[in-house]
Formats: sequence, C-alpha cells, structure tokens
Amino acid sequence: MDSKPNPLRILFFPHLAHGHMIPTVDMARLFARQGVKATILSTQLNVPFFSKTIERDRELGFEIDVLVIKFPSMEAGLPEGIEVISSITSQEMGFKFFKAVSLLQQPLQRILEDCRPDCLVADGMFPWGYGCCKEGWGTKAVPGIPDKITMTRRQQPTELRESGANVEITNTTEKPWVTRRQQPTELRESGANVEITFPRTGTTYVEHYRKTLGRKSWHIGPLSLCNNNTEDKSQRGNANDASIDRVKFLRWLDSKKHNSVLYICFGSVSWISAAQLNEIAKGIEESGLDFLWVLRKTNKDEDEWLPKGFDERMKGKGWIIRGWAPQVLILDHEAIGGFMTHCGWNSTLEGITAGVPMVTWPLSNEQFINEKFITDILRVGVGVGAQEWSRWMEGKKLLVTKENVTKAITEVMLGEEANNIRNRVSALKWMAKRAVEECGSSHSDLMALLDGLGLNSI
Ligand SMILES: O=c1ccn([C@@H]2O[C@H](COP(=O)(O)OP(=O)(O)O[C@H]3O[C@H](CO)[C@@H](O)[C@H](O)[C@H]3O)[C@@H](O)[C@H]2O)c(=O)[nH]1
Repeated sequence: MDSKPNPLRILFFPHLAHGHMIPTVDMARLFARQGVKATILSTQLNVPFFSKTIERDRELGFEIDVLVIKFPSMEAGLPEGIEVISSITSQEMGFKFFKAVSLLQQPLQRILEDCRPDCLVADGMFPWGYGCCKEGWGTKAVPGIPDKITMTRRQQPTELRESGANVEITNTTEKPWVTRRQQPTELRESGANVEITFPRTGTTYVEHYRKTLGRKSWHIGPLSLCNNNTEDKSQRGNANDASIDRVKFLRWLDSKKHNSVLYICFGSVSWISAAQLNEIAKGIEESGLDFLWVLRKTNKDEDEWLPKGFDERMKGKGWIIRGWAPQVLILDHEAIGGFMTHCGWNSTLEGITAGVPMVTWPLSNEQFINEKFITDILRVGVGVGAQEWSRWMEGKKLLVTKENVTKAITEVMLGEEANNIRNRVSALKWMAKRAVEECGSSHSDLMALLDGLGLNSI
C-alpha cells in the first residue's frame, strides 16, 4: 500500500472494557484502511486482546499501532492485574476501577502534547476526553484551498474549533439502533420512556439524532463487518489462540441443520447467579433444541448449578464454552438459528448483521432499551421476560423461570412467528451489509468524516 508522507494521524482511546475496545479497534482498522495513521491507546494488560489483529494489518501495510498508557491501579487502591472491567469481582472493586479510569485524564493530556495527533477519538465513557483537546494541541490542515496550510486548534476561528465538539461516531447503520449509546442515563434521569424519546412518526433515528437533537454525527457501522476473514473473526477481542477448540465446535456446528442451534452469550461483563443458570439449563433442555452456550470464566462452577445428569442427556445436543468464544464467527455459521443475548449494543448489532433472530434477556446498563428496539421496533426478537436490573446481587433477584426460557426460545426458533422474524432480520442483515459497501450510507459517512478531518487535503 502506498503510504502518504504525512498522513492524517488519529488517536483512538477506548474504554477498558471488551464491549468498547472491540468496536474501537474495528473503527481504527477501518480508518487505517482509508490511509489514516491510526494509534490505539490502551493499558499494558489490554493490548494482547487486539495486538495480533493489529500485527496482521501492519503486515498488510496499514499504518496502525498501539500506544501504552499506564493504568494507575495503585493510586486507586486496586490490586495489580485489574485493568479491564471483566476482571472486576465486586462493587467496591468497581468503584476503585472507575477512580483509576478517571485518573487517566492527566496522562492522556501529556500523551496528546507529545504525540500531537490530528484528532482524538475518545470513548463516550471518558467525558473528560474532549476537555483534553481544548488546549489546542493539534494541528489541522485547512480544507478546500489549493495549498497546504495547517493550524493549531487555538489558531482556528471559533466556528472551526467548535465544529470539532461533541462529534458522535456511532457503530450503526441508518436504523434506530443508532442513537442509544448515550441514552440510558439521560433516559433514566428524565424518567422518560423509549416511545417518548424516539417517536416513531416516520422520521428515521438518524434524522432524529441530527435534526431534532442537533448532534453532529457520522454513522459508520456496523463495525464488525470490517472483520472479513476467519482469522480476524476468531481473534476479535481474544488474547488467546483458541484455534483447537474452535475447529472442534465449528465441526460440530457443521454437522447441524441450518438454523437449528441456539447460541447463548451474555457479553463480556455480565454476571449470572447459580440459581438463574440452573433455570436456563432446565429451560433449554425442555425445549429440546440444540445449543451452544458461552459462559464467562467468573461464573460459578457447573457442579454448583448444572442439573444432575445434564451433561449426559445433552451429549451431541449442546456445547458449553467456558471463556471467550469467537462470537462473530459463530453467529455467521448457518447452523445458528437463534441468539439468546443480554442485548449489549455490540451483540445486538452483531445479531442483526448476521441475520439471526434474538431471544432478549437484558441485565443492566442500557440493555433494557436495546431490548425494546429488538422486540418492539425492529421486531426481530422475543423477550424472555426479564423484569429488573441485576448486577452483583446473588439470590435476591427475580428469576426468569425455566418456563419463560423454553417459551421464548421455541417461539423464536420454531413458533408461528419464527419465519416472519427470520425474514425481517434477514432484510436488516442485507441492509447493514449494503451500508458499509462503497456508496452505502456508512461508507459515505466515513468518507465525509475523513474528508472533514482533512484526509485528502494533507
Ligand atoms: O465470549 C465472548 C463474549 C463476548 N464477545 C464479544 O464481546 C462484545 C460484547 O459487547 P456487548 O454485546 O456490547 O456486551 P458487553 O460486553 O456487556 O458491553 C458493555 O458495553 C456495551 C457498549 O457500550 C453496552 O451496550 C453494554 O450494555 C455493556 O454491558 C461483542 O462484540 C461480542 O462479540 C465475544 O466475542 N466472545
């Protein structure tokens, strides 16, 4: 690949959580493919989650690298080794973790002064990210004139300077999924509900975002589609090489009929009680469906909750994967006919992009809102009946019963509506694919954004 002598340099700083690192790394790779020099900023222990992917892109000639920022564990009273949300095991540890994250502001500022990138893409979870750029560290080429003139932010007219504010780059296509990244807290605080915030009166959500909310935004997703080979898909977000296991369960999936296997995964941070896991297992068994079930390593050992004899009875019918599974690869497999999901935004988009009907089981964060989009607006899934937030509190929460589980999964995979749901989600799948192709809306937004940042004027 021809590399420009002075490419546009963008620093990407994702939150220290898989659900944020994964799409940000995809985004950085997407930008690098357009000639941007992309640098991903992260802490030492998080780099292995994406370093192999980055190395492969570098071998292909793309300008993408990684910069390490020290995580202030000690300063926040955290033990060494806790640098990603999925390692948090208690509420107290969670508070300390977020304290440490907030302490990253000053080191970020120093990095910006040293590196002087043209642009910082900071995670929405770092509300102080934009403030770090206000000091005028960056230079920007003035677009639209024949000669190259660069100015620092401080030298720019206010208008130009302000235009950089509150830039939203969303991992979405032009469907309703677009706006939710920052909604939950606002929604909860305002007491409003989904219908009020997103009226369905013929206007698309993108228009709503841009016109009604007046937010500058570029809708460039679904980002997972930039992983277009098996290696990329299976290593996405994964520090270990799970190739042996991968081959095993992919072969198993190959032996199954189209759309016959239920895939179950609750994302990278959720926590499910032993009693609830027991109900899920019984519900799956009752449905008679084949399944592939991903469990985080932090979940209780199977002998604490797995119904007696489950393993024996489910031989050949199901797999339980402990740890990290290559989700995008699995969802793309034609044997997968349903996805039981906690409605994390990445999983939601990945399910839609793969054209897989969903069984929705929101747990926390903004997931109950995402569920409404899946079940009520897009109508590509059926709710399992989750009624309340659950996090950290074993045994005190309202359980979703095994009957609820059986009912929802059979409705999505076999029921009268199953075909209609499948047709609707298939239509969205193709829409999503078209959006990222050349001339598609996401591709056009990406080009417009890079143009605005001066990619072609440098
Ligand atoms: O075994 C696994 C588990 C997860 N994933 C991937 O990890 C990501 C998980 O992201 P998401 O589905 O968004 O769930 P969370 O990890 O729970 O993400 C957090 O961050 C999201 C983005 O802000 C929010 O929407 C969620 O509510 C919040 O819990 C997805 O890309 C999955 O494909 C895997 O590849 N393998």
